[in-house]
Amino acid sequence: MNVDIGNALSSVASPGVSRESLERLDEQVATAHERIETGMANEEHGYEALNLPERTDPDEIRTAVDPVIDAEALLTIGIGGSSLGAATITNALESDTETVFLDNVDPEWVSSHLERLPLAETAINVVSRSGTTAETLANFLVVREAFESAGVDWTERTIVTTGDSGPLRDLAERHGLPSLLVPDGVPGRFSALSAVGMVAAAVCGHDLEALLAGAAAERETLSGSLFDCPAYAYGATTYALDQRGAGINAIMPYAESLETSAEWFAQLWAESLGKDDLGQTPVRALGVTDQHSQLQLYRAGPRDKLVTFVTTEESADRPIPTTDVEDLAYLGDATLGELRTAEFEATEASLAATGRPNVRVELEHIDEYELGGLLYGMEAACVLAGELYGVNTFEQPAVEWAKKATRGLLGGGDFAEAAAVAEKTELRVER
Ligand SMILES: O=P(O)(O)OC[C@H]1O[C@H](O)[C@H](O)[C@@H](O)[C@@H]1O
Repeated sequence: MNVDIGNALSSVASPGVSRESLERLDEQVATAHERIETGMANEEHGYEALNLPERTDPDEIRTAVDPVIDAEALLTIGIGGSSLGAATITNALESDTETVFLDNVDPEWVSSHLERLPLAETAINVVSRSGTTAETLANFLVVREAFESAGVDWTERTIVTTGDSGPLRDLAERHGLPSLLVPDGVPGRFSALSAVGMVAAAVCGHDLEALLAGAAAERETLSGSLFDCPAYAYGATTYALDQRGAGINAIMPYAESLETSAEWFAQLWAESLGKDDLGQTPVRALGVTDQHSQLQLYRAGPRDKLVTFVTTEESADRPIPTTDVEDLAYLGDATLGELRTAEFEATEASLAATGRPNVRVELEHIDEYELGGLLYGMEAACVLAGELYGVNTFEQPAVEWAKKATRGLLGGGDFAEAAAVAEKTELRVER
């Protein structure tokens, strides 16, 4: 990926960063880079994720999915880091295999998929790093039962990706299911380039080697200066903007197929950096659609935001038919792609004209190689930002609290602390 931070510089943006302040920040970037390289070399928790381009074995993943490679549909059951990386990849690329991601535990929605899908031709991809996540295990139990009710042997159609111990690992062993390991030292939101994200890609027939090659090329750019490394340029600039008041980062890909990448990014940014009263709030948007719903705020609301555009060159395009309606003549001879590009450029310029910082992340096109680069680049940017904030990028204790409370509510553990808070804060207004 390439990164253009020109519209974040203080000569054009407020809040903005000056080139001089970025040069000063570059000393911290060099120190952070050394820390990151040490963490990678020592295979430390979290930093190990940046070694995935060399560690992930595409053959192992292809062997595991081989029994279901002809599936018409793939049902991935996982949540957060165990779903969004895979969804980012498969939603961005075309495939004959239909992909469905069961992350939410919405009974109507889950049932609607189970009633609609051809279960005998559907593969199940269960993913949970911990192997204990309530939503994932509950959805899996429901799916299993639906397969059994339809007379389909789910054990013939299921692949499990999880840690080396835990309930999901036990279940995989008990039923002799093909299983893959979530690599040690790789937190879920950094695991897209492992089996966690790539099983779905393999079933859909995507080029795993190209995904890893794109990531490896991004890894090659990591260096001690933000001026030489797109990922660090992004991480350092977003951090510097936050220090100057841009506490919100609206990420806005300009391609329908990249919409999920904004969801993936939101988890990466929120869970990694949101701690110790620090962090930057990610907001998901989609170009051009959200120009017509959020741009007003971005251009004229509080100066507490930056907008991250993710752009790509056109691949397939479609001409806009000419018409004899005079007011529409300007569309004649244009294509949908040209219209989208014009809308993007106009939006970028409209933010710049009112001094609203924005950053452009550019992909050459949407394919495995570029996606691998985007996933790796944003992860490296996030690790760098975490070093600059001085937070522990790789933990998420605040989420664990709610997980325990959920278990407690279902009678699966100690809920006393959460119950006491819920009791104290209850304030109902009834009709
Ligand atoms: O992969 P799992 O262990 O099932 O975890 C799934 C998700 O659970 C939690 O919500 C964590 O905060 C996320 O970081 C994680 O991605």
